[in-house]
Amino acid sequence: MSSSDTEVHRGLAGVVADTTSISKVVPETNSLTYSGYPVQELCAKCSFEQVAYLIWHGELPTEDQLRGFVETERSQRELGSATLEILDRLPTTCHPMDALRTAVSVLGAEDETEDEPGREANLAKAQALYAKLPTIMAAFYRRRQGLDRIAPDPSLGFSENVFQMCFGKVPAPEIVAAFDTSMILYAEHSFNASTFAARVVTSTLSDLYSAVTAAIGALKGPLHGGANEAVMRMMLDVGDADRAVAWLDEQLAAKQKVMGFGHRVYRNGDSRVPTMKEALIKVAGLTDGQQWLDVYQALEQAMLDRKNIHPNLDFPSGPAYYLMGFDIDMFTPLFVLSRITGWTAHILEQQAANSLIRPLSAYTGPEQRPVP
Ligand SMILES: CC(=O)SCCNC(=O)CCNC(=O)[C@H](O)C(C)(C)COP(=O)(O)OP(=O)(O)OC[C@H]1O[C@@H](n2cnc3c(N)ncnc32)[C@H](O)[C@@H]1OP(=O)(O)O
Ligand SMILES: O=C([O-])CC(=O)C(=O)O
Repeated sequence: MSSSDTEVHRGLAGVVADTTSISKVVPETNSLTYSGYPVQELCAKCSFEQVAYLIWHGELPTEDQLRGFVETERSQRELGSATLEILDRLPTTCHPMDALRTAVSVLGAEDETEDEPGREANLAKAQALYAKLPTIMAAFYRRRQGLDRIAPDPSLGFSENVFQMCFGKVPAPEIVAAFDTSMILYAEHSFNASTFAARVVTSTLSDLYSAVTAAIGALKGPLHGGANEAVMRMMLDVGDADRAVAWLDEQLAAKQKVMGFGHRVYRNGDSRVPTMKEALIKVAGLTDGQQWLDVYQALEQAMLDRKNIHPNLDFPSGPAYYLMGFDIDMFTPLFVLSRITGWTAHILEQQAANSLIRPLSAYTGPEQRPVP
């Protein structure tokens, strides 16, 4: 679309919409930093809890700060009866992202201080969501399987507790570490579509729950977070590495997008992929997952050969979550458990220096005319 006298930026591509101090994506050097720290180093040296604290506070926690932060998270995991009842009434056929979106809406409706302004009040709401979202996800997951809910275990760390509530057991530490890596890598990525949706809602002075609900809706789509589910469905369809090239050629001939490839900002590969691929390799080694690693390598190479397009983070995350035992439609909800940190940090940043987000459009309809 273009207009004779207006430059149109479709999809806001290349538009710098505001400043942020939360993370920096530099496609030229293929780097991503959270408050200045490279994500690769954060994955090597920190837990997801430490990174969550960093995203909200701009600094890594001291030991005391971390202790307090972790205690708060562990003490807030339980759900109220209204949320549990509503989760129990949802059709089990609905996508788990619908369940998360609905539950966040219920938590907002239940919160009498929903509209309270100020950083402290909103940070507390953000941390409570970070603590409760895994419980919501696991409760819905178990219900769909016809299984009883497993209560959160306050003796377990964030990632261990996700496994415990879903499967009733915590896997090998290497698997938990790979999951933790995925949480760190998924936590924050500047003005991506779901974060921007949260900022748009916040910019009208609406409440944090409404902004998070919008963000969940935006993340669900397969061009964004929904791609990690689409990747695994695609890999199952390919089935065997030997079929990858022929399968890809068919997709490209049919002008189909290949899920888990390409990125709006990165042009030469996603900074997070090597770290997540390493985690996937570890998980595959521990779970008899060589078949999916082979499909991964074959598709990655074929896509480079055919289109020179690199994988994004959803490409290694999809098979990693699959090998960890999660149902495919739980993959984007897992993304939510992490991105709640980035979303809400942006909500707080938007609230602190607000300007209504309202771009212009170039009109292409009929000229003004009288109503007949
Ligand atoms: C965590 C995340 O959200 S990461 C993103 C997850 N999403 C996906 O993996 C979905 C698949 N990827 C895509 O659809 C795209 O790469 C997007 C949406 C992520 C980025 O898209 P944009 O920046 O708008 O680029 P656009 O879609 O215009 O692609 C540019 C060109 O590359 C091609 N291309 C980009 N990605 C892909 C892909 N995955 N498969 C096939 N072709 C692709 C397009 O067809 C287009 O080619 P053309 O110029 O010949 O028409
Ligand atoms: O930045 C984007 O457009 C999408 C993405 O990778 C993310 O949100 O993690």
